[in-house]
Amino acid sequence: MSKKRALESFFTPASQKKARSDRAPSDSTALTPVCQHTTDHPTSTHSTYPHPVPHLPPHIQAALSEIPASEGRQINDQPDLDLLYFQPFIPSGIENELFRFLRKELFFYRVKYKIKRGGFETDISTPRYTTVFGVDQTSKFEPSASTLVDTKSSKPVPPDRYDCTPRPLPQCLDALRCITEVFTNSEYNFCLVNYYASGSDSISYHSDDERFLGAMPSIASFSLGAKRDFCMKHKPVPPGNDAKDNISDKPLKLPLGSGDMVLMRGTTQANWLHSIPKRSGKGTQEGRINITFRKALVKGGTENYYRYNVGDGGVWRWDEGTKEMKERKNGS
Ligand SMILES: O=C(O)CCC(=O)C(=O)O
Ligand SMILES: [Fe+2]
Repeated sequence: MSKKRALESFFTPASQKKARSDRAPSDSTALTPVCQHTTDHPTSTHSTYPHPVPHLPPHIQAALSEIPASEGRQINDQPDLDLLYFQPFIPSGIENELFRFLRKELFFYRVKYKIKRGGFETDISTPRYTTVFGVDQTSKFEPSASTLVDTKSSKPVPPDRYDCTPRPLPQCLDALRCITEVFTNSEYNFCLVNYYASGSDSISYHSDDERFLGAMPSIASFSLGAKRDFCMKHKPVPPGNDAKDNISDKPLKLPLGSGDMVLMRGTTQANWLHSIPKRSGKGTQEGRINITFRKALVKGGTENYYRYNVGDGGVWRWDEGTKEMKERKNGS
């Protein structure tokens, strides 16, 4: 199916649609009923959500039909690097509203965990707010009831399959996932969201190269809100390896603005590291949301993502009065 047709179909009212597989580029193993939601249910709810999440306001949903707002620019002029950079992907004018909507309506976590470093246990506090939705491809959410079922047998997943409790994507994120699938020719079953409250929040150099994502994962990464530098450098190359001569010593720096999207694909994760370093300059102190869509193949991915993005601490929500995240008791 052409992208245009897929999108026309995407924006057709649910009542006029045929089966979902007619309009999506892939089966997409329906995470939630959300792609089929109509306006009669204005929120996404699920037993795992601390509170309902409103659907996208209709004018934001409508503006998504203009996606992508610009042509993607390929960046592949260094060894093993394969990026598609949309500057922007989300139409200007709507991206700020989408940022404020998601910051207000989603729930976040401040995850703490322990790692072993040099034989000692060290406490780590993730230096940003995080949240996650989705489940690996061995399971899927059954559309009407949002019950988790086994992908092959369609039978309910036994309660002991996961240590964590997978959550379906709310409509407001699933709408973006569906469109992103069309324009990146990839499928996604996970959505990770980071909120950087100020320039002091960060993510250090890492690669999303876990085996549960497969050999050459496509990861679509959206920026909303404050502009922040996205730095990339090649993983260390053993001395004597000829590839070293072609790799720049200077990190690649993409100044990600609100509405931009970077698609990292091919051999990128296997060979490159990326980070959002702390910043103190003007314009970097406002909040920033990052959304990544990924596809986890096996159960280990689900356990990993919930452990490091939800954890076992309290729920945080944006407080419009104080203009900061506030820890909520009992989902209030
Ligand atoms: O915030 C960003 O742009 C990058 C986030 C990231 O790399 C991650 O969540 O793995
Ligand atoms: Fe990453």
